[in-house]
Parts: sequence; structure tokens; C-alpha cells
Amino acid sequence: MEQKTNQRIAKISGHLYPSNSQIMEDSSEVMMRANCRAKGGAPGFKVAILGAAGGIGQPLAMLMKMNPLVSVLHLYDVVNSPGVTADISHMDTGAVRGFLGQPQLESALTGMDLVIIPAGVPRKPGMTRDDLFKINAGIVKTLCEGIAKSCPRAIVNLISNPVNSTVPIAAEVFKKAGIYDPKRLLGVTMLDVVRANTFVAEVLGLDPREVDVPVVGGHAGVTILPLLSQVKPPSSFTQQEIEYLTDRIQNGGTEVVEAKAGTGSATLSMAYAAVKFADACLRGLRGDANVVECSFVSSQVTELPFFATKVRLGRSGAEEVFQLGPLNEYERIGLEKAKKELAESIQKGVSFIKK
Ligand SMILES: NC(=O)C1=CN([C@@H]2O[C@H](COP(=O)(O)OP(=O)(O)OC[C@H]3O[C@@H](n4cnc5c(N)ncnc54)[C@H](O)[C@@H]3O)[C@@H](O)[C@H]2O)C=CC1
Ligand SMILES: O=C([O-])CC(=O)C(=O)O
Repeated sequence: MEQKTNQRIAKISGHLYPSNSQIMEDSSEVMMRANCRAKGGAPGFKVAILGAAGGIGQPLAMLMKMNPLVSVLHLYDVVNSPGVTADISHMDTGAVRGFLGQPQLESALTGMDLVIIPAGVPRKPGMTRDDLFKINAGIVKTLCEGIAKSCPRAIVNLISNPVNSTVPIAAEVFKKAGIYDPKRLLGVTMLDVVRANTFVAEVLGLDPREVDVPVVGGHAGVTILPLLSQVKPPSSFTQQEIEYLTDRIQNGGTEVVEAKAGTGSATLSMAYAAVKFADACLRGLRGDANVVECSFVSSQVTELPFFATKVRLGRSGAEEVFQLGPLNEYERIGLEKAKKELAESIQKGVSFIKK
């Protein structure tokens, strides 16, 4: 009887840790919460964050909890998700539930409309994103197997690096499970766009909110290709400005890794970018017209099977993948370099599952 009451209270209070939660063990809390009156859930989308207790996961969870399009937020991690969930559950916005460890992955994912994945290790100075492959490839594989089983129709936003390889890994896992829908798998390259808007606005003396820079290719070094010839509002740059901006945008991640001096990589700007992108996906799911953002997706824009360009987000994910548009000579040379490195990273991801 007492256990049943506790379980009901756990649901009301937004926790799912029958043996783990301090709150569950505190009888005065139990009395207080027992008097809560459960109401019907608010309309909106169900969103899960996998890796929710991490450097990106925590601010991302906070910002998603503030998003009016989200009715239920599930926070999953292999450590520390009870504390993060308890903290976030006190925000006076939509519902949140926490899930800890592999046995709770299925419950974390069941019924989700959107799954955001920032799980995995970040870089330290001197490392490339590809150096993370060894650990993160296996993490992404396991999580995507969970998605295939528990919410095969969910839109997936994949943040874990190296994105150029983890997206192909996810695709192969979904193919193997027979549920692959290319429109629903989106690699998150939004931080490159956010950085490009910021750095270009600095050079032009504009408000970054007024600037739109398409960034295509992938998400590592030379595969990050800003198309400065297509900046909005239309702008011209000197060759020196083009070289400075391209280098800064391509190495923005490394700039943060070095500044953080061994304590991690971009987390706050990434959480901001992830929410900007997730919000666009949710607006697309809701049926809003003309929701367009850059993303690393299954693509026929080049000869490569995956490529980042602008995509139109709709009820079933990336419903339209836009072409590159006219490139100048500098961008055409950059594109060739990007494709060479991307081809290897994509193949590495595919082989990891097919081997
Ligand atoms: N796509 C992009 O633009 C960016 C990607 N990243 C990548 O995001 C990833 C996460 O970065 P941070 O949050 O800074 O790292 P972090 O180490 O602070 O957090 C990662 C979280 O993932 C969790 N985790 C590990 N294995 C897991 C599993 N099997 N299931 C669920 N959770 C698991 C950890 O417990 C930790 O809480 C890294 O791979 C990083 O390189 C980072 C910045 C930008
Ligand atoms: O640089 C890193 O390792 C993290 C990342 O992807 C970024 O900040 O763009």
C-alpha cells in the first residue's frame, strides 16, 4: 500500500527513483505531495534528452523546460540524473521526469516525439573530434538501439561528436532495426551557424540576430564550410575578412576547448544552439510553414550520402533538403576539401556498424 502511494507521489512530483530519491524517503514531503491533485497533461510535445546530466545536457534541459512547445521532458543519463531532475522539477513550467541508467532507457524513450542526444565524452586540448570516436561511437549505437525499440518514429537530434561519423552510425543502427527514416535523423550543426552569425556580425558591425550565414558540409575543421557569398543581409567581404572568418568559424570549437584548458568543450553556446534547433524541429512537427535551418542529414546534394545544408523542417522531419546555391571560387575549393574529409568520416561510421 505504502509502496503504491509512493509510486503515485513519485509520478506527481516528477521523479522516477523509487530507491534513489531523497525526496521519496522524506515522510513530510510524502504527506505534502500526497495532497497534490493531479491534472491532465498540458498539450505539447514529449522530448527526451539523453546525456542530460552533462555539460550540455544540464543547460539544455533547463532551456527545454522553458520551451512552451514541450509538455513533458524526460532526462536520461547514466549518472546524476536524479539531482538534475529534482532541481529542474522546481521550475514552474511543464512536467519533467528523470531516468537513470540502461535499465530505465526504455521508459525514458517510450512515447517521445523528439530525442536530443548530447551523451558522450568531450574533447580536451590537442584532440580532434575524431579522437572521440572510440568512446562515443559505442554510446551512440546503444542509445539509437533504444530509440529503434522504444520510439522508432521520434525525430532524433544528434549532438555527440564526431557528428560526421555518429550520424552515419545512427542511420546504420536504424537500418538494421528496419525503422530508418532519413527525414527523422538530424545531425546538429547549429552551433556552426550560431558562431558564423556572431563572427560575421562582429565584422559587419551588425546585431547577430539580423545575420544569417548558411554553413554547409559537416561538423569538424575543414568540413565546416561557411558560405559567406550567401550571407543575409547581402554583404561583401575583403579576401582578408573571408580568410579570417572561415578560419574562425571552422575552429570555433577548438577556440573554446583551448580556453577551457582541459575542463571540456562548448556547453552553454551548444545548449543555446541545440534549443534553437530543437525548437525549429518542434515548430516543424506542429506544422508551421517555412521552418528552415542547417543540419547534417541524408542528402543527394553532393555524391556523399550525408551532407549539411539548409533543410525545411516539417511534420515528418527534414522534408526538403536544399541545394547549395551558387558558390564562388573560394567556396568551391573549400567544398572539395570538405568532401574529401567527410567521405572518410562517414565511411568510418558506417563500417563501425557493418563490420
Ligand atoms: N554537435 C556539436 O556542435 C557539439 C557537440 N558536442 C559534443 O557533445 C558531447 C557531450 O559534450 P558535454 O556535454 O560537454 O560532455 P559531458 O561529459 O559534460 O557530458 C556528457 C554526458 O553524457 C553522459 N553519458 C555518457 N555515456 C552515456 C550513455 N551511455 N547514456 C547516456 N548518457 C551518457 C555522461 O554521464 C555525461 O553526463 C561530446 O561528444 C561533445 O564533443 C559538444 C559541443 C558541440
Ligand atoms: O569542439 C568540440 O569538440 C565541440 C564542438 O563540436 C564544438 O564546439 O563545435
